[in-house]
Amino acid sequence: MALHTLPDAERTKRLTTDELRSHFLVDDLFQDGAVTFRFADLDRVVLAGAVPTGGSLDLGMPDELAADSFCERREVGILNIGRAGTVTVGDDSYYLGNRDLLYVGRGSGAISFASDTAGSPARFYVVSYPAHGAHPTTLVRKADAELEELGSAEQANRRDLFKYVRPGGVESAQLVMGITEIQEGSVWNTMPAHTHARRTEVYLYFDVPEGDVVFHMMGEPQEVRTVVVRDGEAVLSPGWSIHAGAGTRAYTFCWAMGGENQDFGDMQFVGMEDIR
Ligand SMILES: O=C(O)C(=O)C[C@H](O)C(=O)CO
Ligand SMILES: [Zn+2]
Repeated sequence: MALHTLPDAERTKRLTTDELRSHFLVDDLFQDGAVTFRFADLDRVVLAGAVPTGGSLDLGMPDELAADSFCERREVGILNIGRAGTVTVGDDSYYLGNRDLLYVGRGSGAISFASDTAGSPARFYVVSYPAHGAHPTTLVRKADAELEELGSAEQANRRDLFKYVRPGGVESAQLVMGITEIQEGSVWNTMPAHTHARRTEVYLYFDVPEGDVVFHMMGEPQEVRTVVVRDGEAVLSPGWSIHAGAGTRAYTFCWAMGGENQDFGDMQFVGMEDIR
């Protein structure tokens, strides 16, 4: 499993484009017919992509976790960003359409993935954090996620946030997870930008059309750097880093957070007069 060790804010100021990308960008999660793991020293997040193009795929148990089963000490969010498919947890199977999410609680059984149609596969995005408590495994359909509408056409940042795993909704030990859909004609996410002193975040960009890119902005608010991101690529965001982006057209992304609290509103806004 590839381990992403992240530089601190001071070192990040001096990175070349390739160095910045190798530390903060995860660009190879979704590989046909495979489960691909990436491990980061960012609140101990484990990411995986599972694309079942033949038979079903087992999540398995990476040696790095030194556990008997994946969920022995962990909880998992699984978002389907592809066509319909099934996730099996222990003896129970859950059918996930596009943009449905399965929360899997600590202590759950083995996880496996299957596509409805191998030729048009499901693409399962897996985010896992350590869990010091157990919460029930729950399927959240996109239609049942809490919707928050943000932005305006004038600011080219009209977007819909769908909150799937959150306090008061599907409860978890530390994971908070959802998606943001940028509306047609808008391009910006999370601008004005913010940081989270008490949490870290992972952004996975998807449904970015071929030939288009998102300019993801990261770094300390006065030291902004850009990482060019394409479809199915994720960016790791430490607590000192903003996380925002502008696409060459509308796109969607999944945000997932772990850390000291689950308070969605616990963020430090960066004034437009202060960002540089
Ligand atoms: O577009 C946005 O704004 C977001 O999606 C913000 C993310 O949800 C986020 O950064 C949550 O902390
Ligand atoms: Zn954030």
